[in-house]
Amino acid sequence: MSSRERIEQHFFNSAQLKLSAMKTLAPYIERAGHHLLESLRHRHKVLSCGNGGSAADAQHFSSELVNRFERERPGLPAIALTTDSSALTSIANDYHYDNVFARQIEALGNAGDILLAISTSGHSTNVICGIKAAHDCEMTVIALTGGDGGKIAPLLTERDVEIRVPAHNTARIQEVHLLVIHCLCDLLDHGLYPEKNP
Ligand SMILES: O=C(CO)[C@@H](O)[C@H](O)[C@H](O)[C@H](O)COP(=O)(O)O
Ligand SMILES: [Zn+2]
Repeated sequence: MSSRERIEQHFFNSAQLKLSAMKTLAPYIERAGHHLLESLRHRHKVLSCGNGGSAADAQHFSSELVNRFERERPGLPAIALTTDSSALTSIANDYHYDNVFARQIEALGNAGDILLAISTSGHSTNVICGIKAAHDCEMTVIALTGGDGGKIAPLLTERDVEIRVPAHNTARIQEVHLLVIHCLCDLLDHGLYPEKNP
């Protein structure tokens, strides 16, 4: 396959997955949006975590809450647990890399807060430990996963929401995760500030 064909194949596969997953994922995204609205309306906050590309997604989401997405509105309380290098390195150094998110959740999480946990495989142990810590703090978990949901899927409770992208390629799953994140930001903009600009 030529480079041009490879590029076009990536575009085609990405677009095709987004369209084929739309109807399956929409109800789960809607439910996750309700949880976020409910939590933020009660002055709770959103913590987010993930590794690699999913760490970038966690930060992307929190920056769109703290700063803005598309509407002029007040900043919303969100913290990506992937950004404090002092906390991350000391937790990994003194305890274990598995604890880097859980420890921060123990320190920062309160009942009613939300954890956005992102893992394309559902197998990242630090994300799994983070979900357990969030449950211990009586937080609700919104999990962005892929494949068969990995070890994360069976951990989730009835109150949690799993948005599982029906694909097995990490990059393709990440591309849909970003679309889901933008849908959630849009639901927050419109749900919290419906009277502002259209
Ligand atoms: O961005 C990519 C691949 O597209 C990688 O950095 C990827 O995020 C990393 O390998 C992660 O460690 C994968 O973790 P997970 O999605 O399975 O939880
Ligand atoms: Zn990537």
